[in-house]
Amino acid sequence: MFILVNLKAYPCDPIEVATAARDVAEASGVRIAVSPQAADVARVADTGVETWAQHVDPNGHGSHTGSTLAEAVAEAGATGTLINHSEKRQTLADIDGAVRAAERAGLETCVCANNPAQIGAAAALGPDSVAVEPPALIGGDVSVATADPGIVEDAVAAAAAVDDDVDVYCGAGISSGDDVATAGELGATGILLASGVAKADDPRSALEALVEPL
Ligand SMILES: O=C[C@H](O)COP(=O)(O)O
Repeated sequence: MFILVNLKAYPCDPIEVATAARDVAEASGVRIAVSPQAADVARVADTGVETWAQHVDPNGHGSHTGSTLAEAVAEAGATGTLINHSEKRQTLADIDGAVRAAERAGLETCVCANNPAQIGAAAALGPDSVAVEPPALIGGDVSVATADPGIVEDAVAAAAAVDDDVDVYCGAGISSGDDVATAGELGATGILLASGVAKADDPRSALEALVEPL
């Protein structure tokens, strides 16, 4: 199981979370990555933790003020990127372009989507993975795997119907090891979570609890 911790724009210490994630990954053998703000990618990557960008734009170098270049986050130390997160929606054409830009930069890609139908469309664009996240459950206390197990199973089926090689992650409201284990039983091979770690009083303990049943 892959655990991808999105720090969003939460006021946490990205280095504290990154260091804890690195240590918990090493101790447990579970793959854990941290996705900080773009401005923090380099110093998070310097901790040695697997580091992902939260977003990249479809454009390459040029007159694109304010864009996040896939090449730039890769140069800063990111090895993967989220695309089309629920809080950073892109047009279909821009999702496609961002996947291509990330590929050119050597970044692993995870395209987020609201529901199984969108998961099928996202999988057709050929990312490494897709992540289903019902927006209403994001940031809440109830895990998607408990509140809506069918959406995870249907997302897994939707992706497989398009491309068996695309991994399926799920996210929203996940905060415990039981949530992670349940998601795995539903067919997800990864977890996308944020508040359960980024807003925790003790991010290290929160991460240890997440991997405990794995
Ligand atoms: O990127 C993470 C997801 O939006 C889930 O966020 P959450 O764990 O706070 O519900």
